[in-house]
Amino acid sequence: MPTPHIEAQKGEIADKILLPGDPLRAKFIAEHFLEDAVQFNSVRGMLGFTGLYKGERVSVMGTGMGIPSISIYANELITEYGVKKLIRVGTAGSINEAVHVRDLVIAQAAATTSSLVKNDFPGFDFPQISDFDLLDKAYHIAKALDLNAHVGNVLSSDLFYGGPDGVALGKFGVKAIEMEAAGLFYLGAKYGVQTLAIMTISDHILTGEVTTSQERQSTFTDMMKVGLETLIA
Ligand SMILES: O=P(O)(O)O[C@H]1O[C@H](CO)[C@@H](O)[C@H]1O
Ligand SMILES: O=c1cc[nH]c(=O)[nH]1
Repeated sequence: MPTPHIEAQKGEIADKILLPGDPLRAKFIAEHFLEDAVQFNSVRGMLGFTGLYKGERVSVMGTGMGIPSISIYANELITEYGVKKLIRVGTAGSINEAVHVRDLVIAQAAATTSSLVKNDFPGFDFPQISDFDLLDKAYHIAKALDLNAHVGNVLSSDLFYGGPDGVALGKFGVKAIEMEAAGLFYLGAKYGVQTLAIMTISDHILTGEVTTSQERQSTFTDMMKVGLETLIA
């Protein structure tokens, strides 16, 4: 039965999914990594595909930008389509001198400016953590591929422009700023499913180094490979 934002029928989405923010990155992953990929969603242009990776059924779908957007898709994927493993494959800005453009950051946890936790648990600061099994697998897969992969805290900001100065968190070991991981981890905790976020550093907020939108859409293939290998490990 389709949901308000996903037109797939039950069974058309695998129980494991990669979630890039950019729907065109989802299309790129399907075209370059999946065999027999079939598109299951185009509602609002949020492209989703299911195919085979090394013989295992996996899906990939865009989530849009920000916690409100990823929350809509993750909620529907988990509660209506039975998805059990969800790995975000995104871009992020480094706020850490040791984390360079094109490095990978595998989020162990995510601080956030979002009020999603405070809304549900007034008075508590509920840490948003990834699933340890997925984290452990992703780290070892990245190392086996000889990639520069950092594991630690990220900041999921509600705002790309403005907002509290997240850069200050870099001095407390936070690796990078992005906009969705905390929301995904929160839903993982809420529904008891496995979630992880793997980001490629697309720009360095301290040094000003950047990548192009074309690179962000389609050349961060190491992250895609680590995400897919982790899904089937
Ligand atoms: O490249 P994606 O996965 O969209 O991730 C990052 O890029 C967007 C901002 O440009 C935000 O969604 C942020 O989290
Ligand atoms: O959310 C994001 C993504 C990439 N770079 C940033 O600075 N922020």
